[in-house]
Amino acid sequence: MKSINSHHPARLRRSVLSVPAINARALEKAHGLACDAVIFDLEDSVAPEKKAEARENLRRFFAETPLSGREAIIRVNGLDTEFFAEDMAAVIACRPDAVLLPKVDGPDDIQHVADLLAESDATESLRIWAMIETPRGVLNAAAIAGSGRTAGGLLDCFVVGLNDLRKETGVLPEPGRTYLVPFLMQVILAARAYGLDAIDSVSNEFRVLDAYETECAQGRAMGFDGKMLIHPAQIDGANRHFGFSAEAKAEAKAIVAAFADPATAGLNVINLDGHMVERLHLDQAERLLAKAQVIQEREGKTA
Ligand SMILES: CC(C)(COP(=O)(O)OP(=O)(O)OC[C@H]1O[C@@H](n2cnc3c(N)ncnc32)[C@H](O)[C@@H]1OP(=O)(O)O)[C@@H](O)C(=O)NCCC(=O)NCCSC(=O)C[C@H](O)C(=O)O
Ligand SMILES: [Mg+2]
Repeated sequence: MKSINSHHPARLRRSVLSVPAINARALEKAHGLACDAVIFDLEDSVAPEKKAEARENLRRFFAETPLSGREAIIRVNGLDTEFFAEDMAAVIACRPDAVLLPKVDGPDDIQHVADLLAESDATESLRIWAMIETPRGVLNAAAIAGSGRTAGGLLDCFVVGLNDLRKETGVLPEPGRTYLVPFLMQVILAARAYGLDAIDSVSNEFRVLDAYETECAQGRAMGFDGKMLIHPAQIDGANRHFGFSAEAKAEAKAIVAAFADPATAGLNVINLDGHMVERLHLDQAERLLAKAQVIQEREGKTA
């Protein structure tokens, strides 16, 4: 089984922006934004009578002006909706990096989509992301995460959807997300147990960003890899909070240097300036520096 450290360690998912597939202006803007990944949404942001037009927009976008250097994900409508079959046909035609399934309730949903992808020969590069945003999804998070192994290893990432989860549970939207934290931690634990990434929920605030920044910091402290976003104004905060400070990078470099010193050969635990450091910290430091390197390369390119 993949361990947390062997799971594509340098893939960046700090800022995962949702772009409504019906919004031509937003689709065009996606090219110039500094987010790490884009979710092209066919679900909640597209009215039922506009679904066909939105799919057509995506077919054109992916054929003519595909996103470069960032992950592209298409969010389809739910498996039990009248839109799902045509959405999947569009996904298979567009060949994004991943398909995002909303409202995943259990492992069968993942298996069903893995089978569809296998039938269409789209499994070579196309991965599955799952939104955990229903009470059953949270309760079954470990089984869903584990199902990635039987579904050809295609399951790659969880994204939490707190708007739906609040709606279904009755938990109120309050600062600190007090009563939602147990659900969130369950999702992260399940993801980590099976080597998946985990993306924190959208925050609906995009004008006054104080509360949003606090939520980013909380999500990072909980262990999320990044945050799903709804507006370009949220990108900078996510990139900062889910990136690495100069201090964190310096500390990681010091750990790598300490274990590279011949004097530590054969040692599993050392004293680094009064802190106990073990080889597991070396793994963490190497992972951090690999991601930091990808960030530097990306920022160098966009600067
Ligand atoms: C929330 C919005 C409807 C706000 O739109 P608007 O009023 O147009 O915002 P601004 O005028 O401030 O926009 C400024 C410029 O930025 C562009 N823009 C805005 N949003 C996006 C975007 N998401 N991607 C790309 N570009 C964007 C505007 O076009 C303006 O450009 P310019 O013309 O050059 O000035 C809107 O932001 C929006 O629709 N956001 C996305 C909504 C969405 O995707 N919803 C689905 C995801 S949420 C979710 O999944 C919840 C989850 O399921 C759960 O259960 O929790
Ligand atoms: Mg939702």
